[in-house]
Amino acid sequence: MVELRFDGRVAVVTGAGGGLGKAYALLLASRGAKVVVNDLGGARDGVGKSNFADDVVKEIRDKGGVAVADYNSVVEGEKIIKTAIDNFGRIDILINNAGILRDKSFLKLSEQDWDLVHTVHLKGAYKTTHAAWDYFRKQKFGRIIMTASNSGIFGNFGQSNYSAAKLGLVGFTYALALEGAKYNIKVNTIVPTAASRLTEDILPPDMFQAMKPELIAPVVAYMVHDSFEDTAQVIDSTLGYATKTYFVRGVGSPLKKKPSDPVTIESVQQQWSKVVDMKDAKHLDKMAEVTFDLVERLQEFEDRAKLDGDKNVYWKNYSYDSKDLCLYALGVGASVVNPADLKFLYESHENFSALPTFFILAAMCMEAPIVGPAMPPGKYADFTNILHGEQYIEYVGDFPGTEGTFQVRCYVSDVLDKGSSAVAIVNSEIYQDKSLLLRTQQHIFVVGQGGFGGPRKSTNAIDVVPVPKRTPDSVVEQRTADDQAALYRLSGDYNPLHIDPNVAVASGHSKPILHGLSSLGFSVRHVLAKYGDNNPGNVKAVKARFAKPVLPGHTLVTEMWVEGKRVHFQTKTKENGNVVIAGAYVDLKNVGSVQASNVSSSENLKSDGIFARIKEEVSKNVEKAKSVNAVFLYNITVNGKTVKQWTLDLKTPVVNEGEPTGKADTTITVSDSDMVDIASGSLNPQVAFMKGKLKIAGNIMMAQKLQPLLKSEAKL
Ligand SMILES: CCCCCCC[C@@H](O)CC(=O)SCCNC(=O)CCNC(=O)[C@H](O)C(C)(C)COP(=O)(O)OP(=O)(O)OC[C@H]1O[C@@H](n2cnc3c(N)ncnc32)[C@H](O)[C@@H]1OP(=O)(O)O
Repeated sequence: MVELRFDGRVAVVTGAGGGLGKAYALLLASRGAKVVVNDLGGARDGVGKSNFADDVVKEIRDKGGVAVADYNSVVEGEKIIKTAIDNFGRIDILINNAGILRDKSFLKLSEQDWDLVHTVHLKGAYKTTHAAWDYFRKQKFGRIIMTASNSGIFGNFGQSNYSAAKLGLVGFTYALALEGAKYNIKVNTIVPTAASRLTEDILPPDMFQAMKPELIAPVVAYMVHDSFEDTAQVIDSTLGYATKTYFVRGVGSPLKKKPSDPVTIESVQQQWSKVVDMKDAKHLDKMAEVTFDLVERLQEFEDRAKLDGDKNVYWKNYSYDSKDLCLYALGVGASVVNPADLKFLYESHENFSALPTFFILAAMCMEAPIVGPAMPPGKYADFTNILHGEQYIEYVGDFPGTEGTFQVRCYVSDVLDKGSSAVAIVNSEIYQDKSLLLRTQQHIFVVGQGGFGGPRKSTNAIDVVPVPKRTPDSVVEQRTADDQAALYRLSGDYNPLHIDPNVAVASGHSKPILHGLSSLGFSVRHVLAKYGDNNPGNVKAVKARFAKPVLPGHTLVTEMWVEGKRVHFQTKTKENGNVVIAGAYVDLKNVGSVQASNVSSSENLKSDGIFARIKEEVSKNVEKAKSVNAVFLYNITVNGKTVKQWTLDLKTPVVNEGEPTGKADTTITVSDSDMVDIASGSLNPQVAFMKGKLKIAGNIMMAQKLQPLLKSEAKL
């Protein structure tokens, strides 16, 4: 590593007779800088005089460095700079470090205490800096350090004078950094916490020992080096640790509901929680950015008011990233066991993508009090009486990317009176940079809150569509995990109904129930894999009704019917035969290459192209032989080359995939032409079996155990 040196540079360090200033002076001198060691020699309160500076100069010279002492007060800063010019002919680095304390509780603080502290810290820094400024401008080089304090940034009891002066230096830094920018003058602030004359009887002794100024000096030295490009940085450092500190600004809020409303004390009170909400706070670099930000927000306020009219609308921002997508995918049953799911679980996958139902999360607006206030007089809605009744999502714009921020608009369009219960229709629109990407609609079923004489139907409602009466074209089963709800809730729906046994029982359930949206996520994954080429961008719309609760651990059976580009589906729970998702559909842009067939699939969905379909078939056939207690290995060969290996455990029976080992109980041979036939949809795997295009051969053990089972189907 190249040693950072200061040869040819002249540095002034104020208050360098001891503590931090001394450490700075010694370090800079040891790296080649000529140093003016300034110190008035006063005690902590500024009273008295001693020759600390001489001792430091001696120490520097003894080590072969170059330094002169200076005893002027920073209030006469020009004299200190003159010492540098007279002795070394230039000034390059100015470290404003000198300071005093006059700590008193505010009641006892005299005007003199106030003035003295301000004079030394603020005016002193002004005086030295002002005297050096013109040299810096002319030579187009200058490095300035101000010394602030956490007392200024956070306030400190008994230090009102000091806190005020120290924060003043931060503002001074920011302004000078702007003025010095085009002259290569970098102005930065150190916020040190160190053992020094100022802190020696304030800090506990062991801490005092550990807080060596020598641990901060390298930070300051780096910040005044030629190579240091940053400016307007406020760096907090102690105990060999450093961090940047800065102001952030909240999103804030207009102080009224509508642009035409007046601003009143009461309207301020109403908006106050938004005024002080720092959730999406950010740092702004320039005053101009603050103005720009404000103008943008006011414009947005006007635009939204036009869009919203009289509706009681809730707006929010929603941000997500790859971790959110992976967590959600797990919550709706995606698994690495299924290769087709990997693109939803692995952020470095070449086709990494959100599942289509993920974006419903953006529209949930669970934090907003919107359903409750929309209820008719005397009726209420809260987590104790609501159920997710129906869900719709429609993709209007391009399918969103794997991270982003949306602006979400939510409102209740209707509250329907269903007799004993009510249904609130919640519409959401999701925008990105002012373009509408998605629309959603939720029906929130409010148990026991009907009978208020309201309408039973609404033209705003997007209805479910009964599934066709014929046998389903495809069926996919998948067991939900016992922890499915515990996992899904981490995507943002913390309704205790899904985790807390007491809440579940109080709501009339035997135990916590699965989120409706988790079950929906499972089924839409099944549809997408089966008919949508597993491509989320292929989905135009999804609609579903949650007809009965699902318990975590239950097996979801998704039955599908293809009609044009609409895949109707309903979902049952295998354990009790209940239809849990009813009248549902996925509208696709294109129906995938695998056409409708009467194929039922294995317990785990393995729809990775043609291999998955064949695998499902094998699994299905062998499922009939559960009594056969054996594990089979299949080599899958295409044109003589073993491309995959499956393990089939008849007890499960689940087909697992692995790297070919060469050994196998049987070999399934698929020719290239079969693959083309099958993939293009002219043959489905079952037909392929029947026609004998798919040949099963292998060792005797396999043949004996498997052939009787396969014969009836495959007519080998
Ligand atoms: C803003 C932020 C909000 C956040 C909300 C989401 C938070 C989540 O944490 C909540 C959840 O995920 S809850 C879990 C998922 N949902 C469920 O499990 C509900 C399952 N459904 C049921 O139990 C019944 O359908 C049940 C109980 C809902 C209705 O059954 P019944 O009372 O027997 O109704 P029924 O007699 O069949 O019909 C009466 C009228 O209601 C309509 N209806 C029925 N089911 C509906 C449903 N699921 N959604 C909407 N409307 C429904 C019927 O059509 C009928 O009306 P009409 O006579 O006009 O046709």
